[in-house]
Amino acid sequence: MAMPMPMPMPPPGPGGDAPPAPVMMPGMATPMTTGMSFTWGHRAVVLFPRWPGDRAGVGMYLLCLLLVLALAALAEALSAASRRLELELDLSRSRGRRRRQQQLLAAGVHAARMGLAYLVMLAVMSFNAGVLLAAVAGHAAGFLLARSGLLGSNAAAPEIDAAAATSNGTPFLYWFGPQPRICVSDYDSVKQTLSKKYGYFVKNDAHPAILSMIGKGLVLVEGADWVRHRRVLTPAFAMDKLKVMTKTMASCAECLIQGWEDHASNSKSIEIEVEFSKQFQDLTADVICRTAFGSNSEKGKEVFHAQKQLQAIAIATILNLQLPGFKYLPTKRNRCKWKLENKLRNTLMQIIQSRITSEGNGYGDDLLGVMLNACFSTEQGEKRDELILRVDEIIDECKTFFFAGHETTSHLLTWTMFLLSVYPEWQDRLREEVLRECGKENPNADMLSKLKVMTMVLLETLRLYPPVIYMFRKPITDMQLGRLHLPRGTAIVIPIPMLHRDKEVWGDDADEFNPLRFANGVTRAAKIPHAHLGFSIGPRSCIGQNFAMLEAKLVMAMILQKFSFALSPKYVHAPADLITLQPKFGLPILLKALDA
Ligand code: HEM
Repeated sequence: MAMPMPMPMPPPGPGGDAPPAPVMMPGMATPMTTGMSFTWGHRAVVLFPRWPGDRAGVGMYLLCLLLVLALAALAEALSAASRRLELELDLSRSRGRRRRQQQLLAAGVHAARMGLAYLVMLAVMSFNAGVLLAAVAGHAAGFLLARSGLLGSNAAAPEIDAAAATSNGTPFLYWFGPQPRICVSDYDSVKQTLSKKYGYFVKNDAHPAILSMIGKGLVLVEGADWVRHRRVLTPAFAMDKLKVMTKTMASCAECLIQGWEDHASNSKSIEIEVEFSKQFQDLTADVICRTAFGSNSEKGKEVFHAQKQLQAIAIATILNLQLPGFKYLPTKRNRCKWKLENKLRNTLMQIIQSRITSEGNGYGDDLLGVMLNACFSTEQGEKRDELILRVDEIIDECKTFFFAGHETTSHLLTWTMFLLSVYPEWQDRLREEVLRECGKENPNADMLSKLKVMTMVLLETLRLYPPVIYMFRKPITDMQLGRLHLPRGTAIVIPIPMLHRDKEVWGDDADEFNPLRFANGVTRAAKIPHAHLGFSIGPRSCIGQNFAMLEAKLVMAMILQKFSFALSPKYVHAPADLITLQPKFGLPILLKALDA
């Protein structure tokens, strides 16, 4: 492309001055004026030789202005895209070829953006006032559409970071795209929101990507619906039911451990390297498949795979610009999402149907059975005329339990392995306790209830690395929260990891791993009784916390019975917010069989 040649054609000045004399700049073929002042009128040369020129008329000049406007708007859009790619790159766990592709794409978009910015600058150097105004308008329009969040953009990353957060618990406001959010990091406000005045605070509207993944189940329903759902589901987590589930959990863990033992015995080295983050996700998914869907666990695995892929889409799109109507376009990603949503729904429907038709003495003892029993039979065992939960509600609950049931527990296990690798003295202490209480046999629920040091270690892990990072709420009416006056609907964010490291509440060693702080129980570990928020507090606290603790204790006990372990030199410490708190590059661990 030819270099743009500024060719100002100024009218004579007010005093009737002659136009400034053109001079030749070194290396330039055409003259340039020394007086760099803007002129009005359609006779200009912009970017291309003799275009629009002084003979083409107003029509061509307007086309030229439109082009400049579009270039400037596109430069802004690319700037937003470039920021997003940078962010995705930062969050991405990919390595090798895939990472290089992402880096190349980010560099390409950045180069295109810079190219456009230079073109706009060169166009403005025509010193035509109309061109300048078109460029400014283009930048403004591009910013408004792509970067300001006018269209529901979430392009801006949440600006929650340690620097922004004040350690003294002062609330602060930040913008998540177009939405203002108040981050409250003092325990009084948290208690008001989650417990004392919980009825006035409801959950924030879930992002569509999250909704399609976990459904509108117990985590997201509100009001009378929430009471109805919670009443139906609570019996599934009674201690007697959980005790029965311990056997199923142990047999899932046995399969995994057997795999490591085989690997170790086939290996020439006394240590084997295992990536635990992925292995724990598979294990906890297997556990929830078998405990929630029992006999239909094979179909359950299909549900798990569809949900994992929907989660990957959610992670990739959660910060994306949400253009109105875009979700209805048959783009590759949208088509893939629709297919997965259908697959998820149809598979769950098949599981439910087969359970209903194969009814013998009730619908079974697993989670699905409990839901179906509550829905179809009265307390006297007779059939109900009207269902307590509709079939689409049962489907949504299945999605919720699949996700909530494995994703969080797997990260609790991962971070526990990490901390016990970093603190081998605690690993030894825990192994001693496990061998004392359970010997070498698979632990049962009664043995697990005696593992006090294990409970302390798990609670301390949940404090330092809570899998659920934020809780979101909004008031249903104008509310006073401490010194804050909150208009109805204001989004409130409760940052769990920040609160868990508050030195005023947890003491000067708040940043350190010290399980002993839980020696007298969870309510006496800090200066206030409700300081541990790992499972939340109040009526909407985690319904699956006993299930999760039982599973985590069992799996850790079974690993400690057989192996000692240490961090692999390949481990990179990068806890990342990938909807839950996860090690960005996984957890490679060196395992050594105890009897090797
Ligand atoms: C270490 C494991 C787990 C952690 C850290 C955890 C954490 C949490 C937290 C913080 C909440 C409150 C969320 C909010 O108010 O916004 C919650 C709610 C919930 N959790 Fe868990 N959870 C875990 C395991 C489980 C398991 C195993 C299940 C099911 C099998 C489960 C099912 C649920 C459900 C259904 C809710 C919503 C309760 C309601 O609103 O009534 N969670 N969980």
